[in-house]
Amino acid sequence: MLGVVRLSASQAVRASVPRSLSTRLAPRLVQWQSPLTQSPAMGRFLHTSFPRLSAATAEARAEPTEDATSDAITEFMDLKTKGLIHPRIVDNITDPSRMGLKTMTEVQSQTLNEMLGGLILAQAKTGTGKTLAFLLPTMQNIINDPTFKPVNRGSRAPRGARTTSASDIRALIISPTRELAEQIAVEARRVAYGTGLMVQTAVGGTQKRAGLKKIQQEGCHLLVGTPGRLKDILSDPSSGVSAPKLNTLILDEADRLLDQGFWQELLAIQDLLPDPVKVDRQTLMFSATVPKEVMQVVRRTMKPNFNFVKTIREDEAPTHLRVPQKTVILRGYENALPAVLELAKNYQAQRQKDPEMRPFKAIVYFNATAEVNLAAATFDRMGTTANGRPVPHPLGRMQILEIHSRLSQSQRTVSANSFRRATEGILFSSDVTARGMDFPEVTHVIQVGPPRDRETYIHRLGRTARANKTGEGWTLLHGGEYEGFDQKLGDLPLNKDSKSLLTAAVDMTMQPLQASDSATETITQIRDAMKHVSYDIKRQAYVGQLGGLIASFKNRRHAVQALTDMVTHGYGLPEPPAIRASLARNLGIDRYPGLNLSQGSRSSGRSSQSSSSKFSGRSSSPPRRFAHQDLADIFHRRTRY
Ligand SMILES: Nc1ncnc2c1ncn2[C@@H]1O[C@H](COP(=O)(O)OP(=O)(O)OP(=O)(O)O)[C@@H](O)[C@H]1O
Repeated sequence: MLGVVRLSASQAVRASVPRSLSTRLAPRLVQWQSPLTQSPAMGRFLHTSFPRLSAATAEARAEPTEDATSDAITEFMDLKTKGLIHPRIVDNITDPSRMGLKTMTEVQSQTLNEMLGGLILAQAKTGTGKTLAFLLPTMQNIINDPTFKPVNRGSRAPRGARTTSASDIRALIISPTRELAEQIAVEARRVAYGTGLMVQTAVGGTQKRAGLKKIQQEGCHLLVGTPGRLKDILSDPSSGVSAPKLNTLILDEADRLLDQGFWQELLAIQDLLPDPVKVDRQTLMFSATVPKEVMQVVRRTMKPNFNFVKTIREDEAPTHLRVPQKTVILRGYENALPAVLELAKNYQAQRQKDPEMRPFKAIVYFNATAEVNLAAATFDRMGTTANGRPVPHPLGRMQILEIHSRLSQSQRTVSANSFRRATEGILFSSDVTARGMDFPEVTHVIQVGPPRDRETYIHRLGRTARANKTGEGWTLLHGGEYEGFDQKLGDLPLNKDSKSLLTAAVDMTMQPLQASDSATETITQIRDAMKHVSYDIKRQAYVGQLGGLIASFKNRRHAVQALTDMVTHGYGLPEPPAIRASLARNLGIDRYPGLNLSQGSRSSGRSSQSSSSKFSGRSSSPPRRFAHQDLADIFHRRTRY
């Protein structure tokens, strides 16, 4: 069984789109029923946000049936020859010098049909072209609208005809992250090129005034943005940006947008949009993951002809089952970076023997932003001496990049673009890139520590093996975290691997190391680089991991010990950075040995006086006294990427 899951027999095909499209693209349909359960908060959101969807609904209950058509259109070019999609859009997609695509993916073909009947939710594997799946029909709907006025950028066009206005927005695409919003806008502009359809962005972290000016000057038909900035711009009466003719609202990574962090903004945006009872609108939600709770809410609040397009066939393995995945148990957290380095070196060595292999291009995910920063700094420092002189890097000319919320938006954009272009590289990342980001040719996704939930694991893994390419997934865990990890993800095809990475099992608390020459060399390379990483980065990485590690270990005493080993035998500090006793009490760890507790509102800075490197006696950068921000650091991983 596969397919489009339909919850109603009724299907209102929109008048603006040729009916033939609906029939020619019709996929196999399955009617479906499942028990409705309560989820009041999310239900309220959808109910308030999308009143026309709230007539949910006994009609949605039907016995499963199948209905197949074999003449579905699958080639982009046929959309042009049959006059279904604007010829310029099809040319942009198929032209080898532009996007160069030929055959539609399943989600694209199905969405084209189903959107016409009021599709609300589409689920398809990561990397299967969902972006184009929602852009194509959205743009065609805009173009089909008789009131649509294309922007004429030609130099001979009369001045008045060259722009549309900032209040002409027909479609709004909301994305949970800035990078994803930018990526969608880039793809939208490529698809719309030459059609006169104006695409604009409203993305947090960029200059609001400059962005606004661009929208005001050039006008806008399709606005892509992040929830906060969209709310900001749409609620500013002086901006002139509005959407009285909005006909399409798209939530990309819908399950993430519908989780609690974004509710306030989504509700506020909803209030700024026209009443969907008066201005007919489609609401589309796309994601590779649709957790039960989201499905229940959508189902409970949908309109009668709600459709659920699910292109994950039961006889076909989704990406997260198809990609080979290995779990490596680390002897301690201090082993994590040596293991990442060894993995990269091993791959490079294999590639020397087999030049057919693609260059190593990996994303390494951590749960705390400060860990990302520490890992990137360490790998970066392997390419320089203590006084900053370049030396050969153990990984050669590989690009080392980082991306997370502590960077400015322009730094984040540079990192994302550099990694997109890199042939060989490592991107150390927080979950800011976990969803939707389309970096070409990623060979490895490495997750250090357990991801916060199953969806996060699947989306992170989905950064590799995209568009039918191959890839591999690795998860590096401390033994104390394995039980919780296994409970969350045990049903996925994760193979424990205790052989590939020698450094993972080395007891780094021993002096001297008892390890093979190659493992000793790799650990030493990390330790040497670590000596040049500032104390402050190490302190933040330690504090940033406290809350998360304590939550993911079954035994808190073991978690404290693991962190102590990590800072002393991995970071090379003589003792853990100080934390306030009150903080330790709040975390329920104050009675365990290994912590460096300070009293009062400011820490004693005991570590400050003794921060010389344990490995060499050489000092990391001078520490600063600190007492502030510990809680913020700890919860950073939960509140921001
Ligand atoms: N019909 C197609 N044929 C070949 N490649 C395609 C096709 N459609 C899209 N692609 C390419 O597939 C890649 C993944 O597309 P996209 O980013 O839209 O995937 P996605 O399903 O949104 O993934 P995610 O679930 O991670 O958000 C892109 O590089 C895109 O250009």
